[in-house]
Amino acid sequence: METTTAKPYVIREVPGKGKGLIATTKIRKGTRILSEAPLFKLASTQMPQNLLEALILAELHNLTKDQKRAYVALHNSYGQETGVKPIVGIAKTNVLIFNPHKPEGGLFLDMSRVNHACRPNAHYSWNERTGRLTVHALRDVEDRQEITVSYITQGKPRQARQEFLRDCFFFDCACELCSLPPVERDMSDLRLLEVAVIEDQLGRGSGSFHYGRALALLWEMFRVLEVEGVWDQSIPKAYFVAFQIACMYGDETRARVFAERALEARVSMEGEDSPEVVRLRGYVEHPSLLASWQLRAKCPDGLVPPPLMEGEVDDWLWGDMTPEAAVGG
Ligand SMILES: C[S@@+](CC[C@H](N)C(=O)[O-])C[C@H]1O[C@@H](n2cnc3c(N)ncnc32)[C@H](O)[C@@H]1O
Repeated sequence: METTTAKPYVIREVPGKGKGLIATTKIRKGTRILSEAPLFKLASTQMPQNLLEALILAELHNLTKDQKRAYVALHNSYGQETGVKPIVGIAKTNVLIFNPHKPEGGLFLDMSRVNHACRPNAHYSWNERTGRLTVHALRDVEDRQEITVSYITQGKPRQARQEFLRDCFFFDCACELCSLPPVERDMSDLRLLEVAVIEDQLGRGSGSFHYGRALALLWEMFRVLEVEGVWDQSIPKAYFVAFQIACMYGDETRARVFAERALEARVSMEGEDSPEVVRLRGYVEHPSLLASWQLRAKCPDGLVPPPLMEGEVDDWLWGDMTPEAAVGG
């Protein structure tokens, strides 16, 4: 992984979006663009305004003059009509939740300036071990191109994305994906819906599928994600699901390959020091550490894809995938 020493970006006005991060050099896929400690942490931003205000004031009290100035200069999505005081509105706009399952978050000065795109070129994650937030390039970012992340954790069709961004962030997204011509936009929506349907089927039906059918669904999902041009955390997540399914059937060889692919993608999105990377590395070495290891009986003969043939990893990995296999079962 490449790590830059000087910041490879500047903070500048971006037409229609307020300020944003603009690359000052070409940034290669997988590069750590930013590593930032929070200015302060908050247990939650969902509490009565007077309580939240008191917590913010206590945190601001510990900061330098420059840091206080930088805080009050941040974007505030809560206009006067909302009745939310600016000092509170700034926290509500910019505090980033560390983990979707807990309300705790942090205020980051540079990260607060990163704008959203529905097909972003960067990915952010909170690293609990280092106490820092990192941003990595998901693809090559050209000099003077804007660096964007997704504010949405799961791929959704355009209308659902727009509604979410309007409700939670008070803006109408005009990113490249949302601005596609109607026909291309509809095709993209169909692909994203197909991925959601497969994820749902895999989530609900993993106990009732035979192994070949589950692999066929996964194969179809990766194919659709590739056509859609998705390279974000849905890729390592999908490989991890594939790993779990292979583990359920005690297919150690395939499980290891899926874990390796999940690991490789996570490293490029979060770096070697990510706790998730450390966890995945453990599974690559010992797939049988997974709780669901061989949870189910082995697949009946004829339903397990064939063993590995040298030099044909992809063919072997997915077995003999046909469109019939993906829809049948
Ligand atoms: C966390 S701030 C990002 C930085 C902000 N642009 C600034 O000037 O500090 C989030 C706000 O940025 C703007 N923004 C982010 N992504 C956008 C997008 N794709 N289209 C339009 N506005 C966007 C919206 O006003 C949103 O409420």
